[in-house]
Amino acid sequence: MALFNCVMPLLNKGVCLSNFIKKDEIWILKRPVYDQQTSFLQKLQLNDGLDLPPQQQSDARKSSSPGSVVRELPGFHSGNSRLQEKDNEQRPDNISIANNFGSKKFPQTIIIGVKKGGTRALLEFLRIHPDVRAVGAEPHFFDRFYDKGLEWYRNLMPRTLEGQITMEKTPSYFVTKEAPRRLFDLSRHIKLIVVVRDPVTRAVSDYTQTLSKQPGLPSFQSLTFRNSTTGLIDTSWSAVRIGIYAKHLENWLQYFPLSRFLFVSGERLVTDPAGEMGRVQDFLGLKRVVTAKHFYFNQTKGFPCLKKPEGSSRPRCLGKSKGRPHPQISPEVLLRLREFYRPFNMKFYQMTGQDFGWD
Ligand SMILES: Nc1ncnc2c1ncn2[C@@H]1O[C@H](COP(=O)(O)OS(=O)(=O)O)[C@@H](OP(=O)(O)O)[C@H]1O
Repeated sequence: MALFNCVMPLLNKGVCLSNFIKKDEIWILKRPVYDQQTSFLQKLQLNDGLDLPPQQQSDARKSSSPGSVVRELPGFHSGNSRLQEKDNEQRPDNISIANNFGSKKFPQTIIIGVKKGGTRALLEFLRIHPDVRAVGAEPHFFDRFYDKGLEWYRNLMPRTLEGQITMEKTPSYFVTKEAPRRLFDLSRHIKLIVVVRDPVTRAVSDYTQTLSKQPGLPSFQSLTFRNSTTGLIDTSWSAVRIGIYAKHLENWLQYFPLSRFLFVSGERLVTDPAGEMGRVQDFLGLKRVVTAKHFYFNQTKGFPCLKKPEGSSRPRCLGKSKGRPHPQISPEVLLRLREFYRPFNMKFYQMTGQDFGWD
């Protein structure tokens, strides 16, 4: 029903339910309909952040209505969903016409991680750049949908003209064992971007997201420790495991040299978005188009947002699921986790040649 509601306002723009296929009780957008940078539909996330063990994921899918994948507009919002809908309804028709130009190419760069690092903010900031064209939803090709084949994947991509970069983001790639080899098989020249964030805060952020979907979730503390008496950390808990960046990076370095990676500081993306965007644009060989003049700090949101672009009626902040308030966690638990991560962080700094200042 939610899906139906979401699509209805767009029906008069030629968008219909036949653009979706149903797989494992999940509705998936068959192929891009409108311009990837602006389309409402392509901003539907496919299971974004559904961080449950496989069995629970499939349970969650079974118990959810088809429309439940329409979790959020992962792009920006003005704080007024009606405005958002109206804005999309009024999208000029020339956008869909323009989309017929160019061709669909495999991405030349992918934001491969990390979950809750700030990957959405980075992608949305990059999409302001006229030479960047990106898929709004997370394709999850190299982890979940690899058996669909490369043509399926390429078809998800927006059309690009000569000189434009095609990109996507799927943060779970960074921790997927098979992903480096699969990406290498596609292109050994691909540029890989990893947004990293203090693994302790990242774990809390990850937990906060799961809690928002499962209110009965056990406490952060009880999930963190395998044994509360010995203080042994449960590294099988994904919220903990994802933050062992050095281990995951080792897996990637078996296929790609370090020069193929850019590590973006999730913290600096918040405190100095323009500075971090400068590094990203340099890495991608792009002109520095996205600069300080595009950002302002929104006091209410507590994060940088995009100033209202030329010709648009509103400034844009990320949606409600980005920048959630975190629950209070006992300082002892956080300290113990910090101790746990320290050696892995040091190793990661050494491997990347960058000190992220988490200790
Ligand atoms: N500009 C801006 N606005 C809002 N939020 C921002 C921004 N920049 C970075 N962040 C941080 O991004 C965190 C979510 O990370 P991701 O987008 O990688 O999450 S996800 O893996 O795609 O679910 C999100 O984590 P939480 O604060 O825990 O919600 C934010 O801290």
